[in-house]
Amino acid sequence: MTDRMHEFSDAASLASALADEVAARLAAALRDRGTASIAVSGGSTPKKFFEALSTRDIDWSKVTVTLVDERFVPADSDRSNHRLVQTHLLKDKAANARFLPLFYDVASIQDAADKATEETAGIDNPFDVVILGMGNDGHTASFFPHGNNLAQAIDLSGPRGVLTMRADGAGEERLTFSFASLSDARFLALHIEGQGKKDVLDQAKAGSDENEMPIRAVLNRAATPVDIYWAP
Ligand SMILES: O=C1O[C@H](COP(=O)(O)O)[C@@H](O)[C@H](O)[C@H]1O
Repeated sequence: MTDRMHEFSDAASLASALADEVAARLAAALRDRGTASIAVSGGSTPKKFFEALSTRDIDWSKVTVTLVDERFVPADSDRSNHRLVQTHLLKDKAANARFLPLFYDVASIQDAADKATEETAGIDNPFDVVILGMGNDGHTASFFPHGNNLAQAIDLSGPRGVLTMRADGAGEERLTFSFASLSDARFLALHIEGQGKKDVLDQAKAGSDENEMPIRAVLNRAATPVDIYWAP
């Protein structure tokens, strides 16, 4: 699978260019189908991109925003991806977007995954836009190296929906969309920053063991060629 590399001189230029591209994709979806969908990642990288995207002038009231993955923590936790999106994306022009979380305060993480699957099932397939991140360990979404549900999560013949994940490197237990849900997005981007992440990407491209570096599943098997956005 070929990927396309987009390199920028700094994080602000990347954020602006990625926000322009995503806004154009969402606007095209609104024009063609009347609604649009985007699944975004959490972590520390996307803040500037979220801030830029929140200012783009599209009809956000018809856009559904959800998360690629989430920690099993409530929305008021510092570790919550929901909180990150609420603070940095769902404001300004994007304040009216419909947000569907993955975390639910229910009896077990499996119940939360089932509820998230049910609540997001109404989003048209495929997603219009999916923005992935990548950790220094080669995880993406919550496809963690040697995660307890990794095989199921990255099985492209598996169902769309949300799974649970537990892994040594993950901290909290996780909720994650399956690869089958993300792989065929109309626009599939990987947003990474810093020389360290570029080195991790090069390492991923040089090998094939997906248990060791699950990002390889995206680079090698995603139905949509991945657009990689990188800045130092
Ligand atoms: O745990 C997570 O980490 C990755 C990468 O995060 P970053 O802090 O290195 O940018 C992120 O893509 C994922 O959504 C998040 O849950």
